[in-house]
Amino acid sequence: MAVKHPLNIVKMKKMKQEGNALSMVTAYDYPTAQLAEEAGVDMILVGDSLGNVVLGYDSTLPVTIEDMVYHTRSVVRGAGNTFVVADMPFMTYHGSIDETLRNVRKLMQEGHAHAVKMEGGREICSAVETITGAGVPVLGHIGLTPQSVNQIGGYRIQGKDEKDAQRLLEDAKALEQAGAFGIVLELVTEQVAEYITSQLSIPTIGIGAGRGVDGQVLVFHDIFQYASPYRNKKFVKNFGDAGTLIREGFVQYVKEVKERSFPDESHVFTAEDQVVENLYGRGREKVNNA
Ligand SMILES: Nc1nc(=O)c2c([nH]1)NC[C@@H]1CN(c3ccc(C(=O)N[C@@H](CCC(=O)O)C(=O)O)cc3)CN21
Ligand SMILES: CC(C)C(=O)C(=O)O
Ligand SMILES: [Mg+2]
Repeated sequence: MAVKHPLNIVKMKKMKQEGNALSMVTAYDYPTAQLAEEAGVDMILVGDSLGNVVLGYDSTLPVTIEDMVYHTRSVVRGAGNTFVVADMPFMTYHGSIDETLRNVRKLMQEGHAHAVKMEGGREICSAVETITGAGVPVLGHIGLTPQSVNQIGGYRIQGKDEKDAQRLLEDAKALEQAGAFGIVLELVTEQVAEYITSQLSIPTIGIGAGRGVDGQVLVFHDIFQYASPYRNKKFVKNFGDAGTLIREGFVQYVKEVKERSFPDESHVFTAEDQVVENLYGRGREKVNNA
């Protein structure tokens, strides 16, 4: 697949140096990807949050590599000129390095992603080194890592105490060292996220991590209030209300079908008069002959 996206990981680093913010949003399908690209977003994330917002699971854990390939392909078809990152799903990068590489290969060769994202700190750094060594850009993801929700015991803010802040900093540095081109900081206190950002040469992309990071990422369904359980969380800002728009539209559609006000004259196709006459004429004859 030809590389047509205007942004690459070298330019992203330059954007950090020059203080230009990176905008990233999730998309899971062709039409959403098209709209995001038209709007000029820098990067699209095909997040495993698709488990929550598209597939109806209550966490990201059931999402499979096949789900990710399927959705990533459709996103790349819609946004052929945008840098697309695909999430590595739960348990697809913690076994043997062979298995990890097989899953990365699927996202790149079958999903047509330009990069992969992986949750975790120092414990995934040897995999990050191998993957980047194979020519695949890796986006790190620390702070709240939703794939570990059963260990964390909930979707909690990270980096609240000094020990936790130190842990996040060391993880961030290790990921940079391992070759990650950037790091997502999720639900991290603003000051800790800002400090980590200042200690790295690669960009940080925040979600609920405040104003001191190099870029922002949010979930499509959250920012447009599109049937997402997390649309009203503190870290989210709504940029439109697709939920209300679509719900009210559905109600109106049902109403008009029931009361037969849709379709009206403007939606129908009309046959030639002669055709209608003959049709109804013959119909009458048949009835008479019977
Ligand atoms: N639609 C969607 N948006 C997301 O941002 C998102 C997903 N799905 N799925 C995976 C994770 C889960 N995320 C979540 C889920 C819940 C909270 C939450 O309840 N946060 C509390 C703060 C909790 C605390 O005080 O420690 C909040 O009120 O914001 C945060 C992030 C972020 N990710
Ligand atoms: C919330 C973002 C960072 C993510 O990982 C996802 O959408 O799956
Ligand atoms: Mg994710």
